[in-house]
Amino acid sequence: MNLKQIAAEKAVEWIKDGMTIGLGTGSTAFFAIQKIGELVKAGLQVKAVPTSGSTEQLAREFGIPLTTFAEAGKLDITIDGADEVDSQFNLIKGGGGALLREKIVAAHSKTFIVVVDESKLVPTLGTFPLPVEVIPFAYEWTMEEINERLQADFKPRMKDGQKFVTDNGNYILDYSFGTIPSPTDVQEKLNCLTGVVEHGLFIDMADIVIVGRADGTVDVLERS
Ligand SMILES: O=C[C@H](O)[C@H](O)[C@H](O)COP(=O)(O)O
Repeated sequence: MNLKQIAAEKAVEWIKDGMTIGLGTGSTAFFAIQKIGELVKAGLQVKAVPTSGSTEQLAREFGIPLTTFAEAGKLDITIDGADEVDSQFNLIKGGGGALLREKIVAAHSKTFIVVVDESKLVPTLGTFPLPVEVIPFAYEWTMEEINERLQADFKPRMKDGQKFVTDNGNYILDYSFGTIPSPTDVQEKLNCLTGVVEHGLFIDMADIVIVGRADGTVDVLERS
């Protein structure tokens, strides 16, 4: 079986009747959404908040009832993928551009479960470029300020020859660090910059990391 699928389907075991859940975005979260859809068809009662337009569409296709934050309050569980996971459960997310809504949903969840195949586990974050979401207005100035602070190479994210635009109408700059020895340091540098909406560092957010291994087993790692 696909490693992403075994991790994602394991995570779905945490979902119980009556829960409100956050649905992540990406090729790993897909398998969780698909499985939840099957369980809903079989009678599971849940309501979900999607983290992107594409996930909302999938949830509708799979017949998962949707709700809003206003209605739901705090979510019971969110299941989402990641681009990198370090040994402290810190993450880089946003390879698919959904980092802002993903971070909001994860931050308002009692339990945040991250599902990955083992290739996503890294000793230190930073091989995967760090996505930084910026407001399009005067983004050149924002970019200059970020560059001054981060001193790392970056590329504006493109799609079909145009700047990639997120679900929130913003741009993404992908920063290549190679290695991020102190994710909190980078987070602090980015958090107070006007024009930066959000970044893909998810620090101290994941409660459980579920890893699909090449030998077909699944590891459930819980934050101590
Ligand atoms: O913006 C996208 C998300 O952060 C994804 O969860 C992340 O990129 C991992 O995606 P995938 O499971 O497709 O590797």
